[in-house]
Amino acid sequence: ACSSKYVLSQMHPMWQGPLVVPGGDNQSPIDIVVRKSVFDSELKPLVTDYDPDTCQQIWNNGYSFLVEYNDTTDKSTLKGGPLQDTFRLCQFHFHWGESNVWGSEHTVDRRMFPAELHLVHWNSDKYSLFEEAVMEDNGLAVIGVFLKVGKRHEGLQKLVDALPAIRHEGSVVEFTRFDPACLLPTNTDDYWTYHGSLTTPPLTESVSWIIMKQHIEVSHDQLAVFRSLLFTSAKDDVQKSMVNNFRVQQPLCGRTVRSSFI
Ligand SMILES: CC#CCNS(=O)(=O)c1cc(S(N)(=O)=O)ccc1C(=O)O
Ligand SMILES: [Zn+2]
Repeated sequence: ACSSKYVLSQMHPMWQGPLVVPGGDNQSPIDIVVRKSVFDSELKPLVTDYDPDTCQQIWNNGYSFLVEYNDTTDKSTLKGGPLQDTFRLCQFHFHWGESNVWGSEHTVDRRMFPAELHLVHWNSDKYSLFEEAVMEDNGLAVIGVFLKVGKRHEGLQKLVDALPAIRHEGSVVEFTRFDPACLLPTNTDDYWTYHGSLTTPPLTESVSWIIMKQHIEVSHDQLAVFRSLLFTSAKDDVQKSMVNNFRVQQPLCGRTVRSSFI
C-alpha cells in the first residue's frame, strides 16, 4: 500500500474545508442516537404546500445538483412541525456516495443510507430574502429524507432524465412543473428535529433540521445517474465524478434531538 502522502484525496476540494467551524457547537450533520432522542408531544405534523409552478431550473453547482424554486412569494411553503413561522421553499438537492454503502449526511444509530434529500426553506415571516435568513438564528428549515436502493421512484425519473444535460459544474437547464411533495415519504408525521447548521459553506447555525423517520426508495440505476454527474467543469482537463459529496459528522455538543413519535 502506498504511504499516506501519495494517496490523492478523492474528496472534492470543498471537503478539505473546515471540518468543524471554530466556536461552532451547533454544527451538522450528526448521528441521531435514537435511544437518546426525546419525545416532544408539542411537535406538530409537518404542513407542506408546494406549487409545482414555482419550479424554475436544475443546475450543477459543482458540489451537488439543485432544483431551484421561485421564492419571491409564499406559493411553496413549509409550516407546522417544530416551526412557529412560515418557511418558503427555495431549493432541494441531494448528497450521495460512490457506492450504495454510504452517502447520507445524517445517520440513525450510525446506520448510513446511500443518499439523502434536503429541501431547503427560509423564514419568510421574519426575513425578506434567503440571503438574510441564512445568517440568522431560526432562519432556515431543512427537511432531510433518507434514500434507500429498491424499487424505481417514478416521480424521481423526470429529475434523473434531466441530469445528463447538467453533467458539468456550472451547467443549468430549465426545469418546470416538478412537485417536490412526490419525494416525501408517505408518513411525514414521524421525524427527528434538532438545531444545527448548513453542511456547506457558510456553515451558519441557522437551520432547524427536520429528519424524516421513513425513507423513500429509488432504484440502483436511478442512483447511478447521480454518480454520472461531475464536480468539474467542461473546460477542466481532469474530470472528477460527483460522489461522496457529504460533510463529515459533527459533535452534538450537548444538543437534544427531539422526536415527534414514541
Ligand atoms: C449564502 C448561502 C448558502 C447556502 N445555500 S443553501 O442553503 O441553498 C445550501 C444548503 C445546503 S445543506 N446541505 O446545508 O442543506 C447545501 C447546499 C446549499 C447550496 O447553496 O448549494
Ligand atoms: Zn444538503
